[in-house]
Amino acid sequence: MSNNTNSTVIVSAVASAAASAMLIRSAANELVPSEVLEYFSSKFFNLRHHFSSRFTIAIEEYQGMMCNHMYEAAEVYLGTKAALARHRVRASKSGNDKSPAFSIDKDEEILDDFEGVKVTWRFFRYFEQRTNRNHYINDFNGSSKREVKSYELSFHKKHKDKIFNSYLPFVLERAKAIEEANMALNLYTVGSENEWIGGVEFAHPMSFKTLAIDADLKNKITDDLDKFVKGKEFYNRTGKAWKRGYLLYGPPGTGKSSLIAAMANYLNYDLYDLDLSAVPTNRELKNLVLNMSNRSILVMEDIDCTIKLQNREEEEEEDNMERDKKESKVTLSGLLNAIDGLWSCCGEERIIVFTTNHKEKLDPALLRPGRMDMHIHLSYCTFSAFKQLACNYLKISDHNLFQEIEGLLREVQVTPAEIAGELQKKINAENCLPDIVKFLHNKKMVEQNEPKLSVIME
Ligand SMILES: Nc1ncnc2c1ncn2[C@@H]1O[C@H](COP(=O)(O)OP(=O)(O)OP(=O)(O)O)[C@@H](O)[C@H]1O
Ligand SMILES: [Mg+2]
Repeated sequence: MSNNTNSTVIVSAVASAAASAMLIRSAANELVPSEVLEYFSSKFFNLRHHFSSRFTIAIEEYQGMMCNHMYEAAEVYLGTKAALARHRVRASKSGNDKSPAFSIDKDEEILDDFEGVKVTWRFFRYFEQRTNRNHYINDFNGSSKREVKSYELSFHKKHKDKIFNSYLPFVLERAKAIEEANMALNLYTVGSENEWIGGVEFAHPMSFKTLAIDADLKNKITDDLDKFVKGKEFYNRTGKAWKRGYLLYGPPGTGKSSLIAAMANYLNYDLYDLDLSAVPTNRELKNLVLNMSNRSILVMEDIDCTIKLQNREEEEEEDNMERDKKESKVTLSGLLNAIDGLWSCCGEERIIVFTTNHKEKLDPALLRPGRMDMHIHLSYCTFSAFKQLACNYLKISDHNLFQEIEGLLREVQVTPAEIAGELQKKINAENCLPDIVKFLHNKKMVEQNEPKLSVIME
């Protein structure tokens, strides 16, 4: 017999065996009660698993009527590995997401490697007979079936401990980080009812890459923020609240507000912009401060102008004399109270930023570590800040006028905002830089003449 005839015989034998098996199965389905069939199939299932070296964890979408967080985490985590799927993935994007999210589709399989341990994820979707009519919520057509979605994670039995104690917590952590990074930032402001309103998307483009401040200061700030973000364990261990306060001070136009935008973008934290002059009493202030979400930055700009920050003894005396009048204003002690309240409340990962043009006007109580942990001085434009601005606006890193500009910047007090204004006027370095040199020379002359002018005016 030829090979060809041989394989035909085998194929037809297999086909007839399969047909007989199907016949027997359908006959058995009709003749044997379902309880008996279920009993044998479960015995067979147990037997098969008894000899298998694999262990499987089923992660269903719901636990009763509650969402299963492990399922959601698996969905997000596997979404980043969806490109490894062979046939189909699902894509989605909600209003608040920055980019589309992917998830693996029915019967797809993803292989993952965790510290050398190979695991397999599978996604299942099927309908299950209801056991209790009240138990499931998605009963749209009065159907007696419910849809079950589940991920199954399987691996070699010997890795059970590692998967339970390290891999699953790792998947939860990763999913949290991925979700947070994909959320667009929100900006909140105080509404007429003294509540936070907005949640409008904050799309300020400033980043630490484009912020023009000295490289050392930039590194110091980003290191501090990194330490803060990674600090959960440290803050828990030392019993400190997981909060950090920054005071940004310096003349107008030196980049205080720009730095706040860069911080929010760097951390991917929401911003709560609190205009103290719009808050009528200490009580409302405290409520607002307590009603921020986690992973957020509370900003109070121009703190020296919005509140009369006299020293506290004075405030107490006045308080006794004019209690009624005072009650309709935010006071220094009200502000200190609100900050301390924020520090001691249960929420985590909060940052508070104050800005001022006049640090010397602020009460030392406001500035002590624990309230304002890091004081950041933003000053006039240095040559290194100028180079960053030239790179942002003109896309150049060097020019034959840079040396002259470097010298002038040592003599003239000019803000990054002024330089940015000049750089915006022309798009090309050849036209723009000579104008900047002229602008700096003019400023130098004005500065040299200023003391004389003030003498004349006296
Ligand atoms: N350090 C900087 N890096 C990059 N751009 C800057 C910097 N400082 C200022 N600018 C530019 O100048 C504009 C004004 O700066 P910004 O609002 O950050 O200053 P500010 O210190 O908050 O001023 P004010 O005290 O008046 O609130 C910004 O929109 C930005 O274009
Ligand atoms: Mg500002």
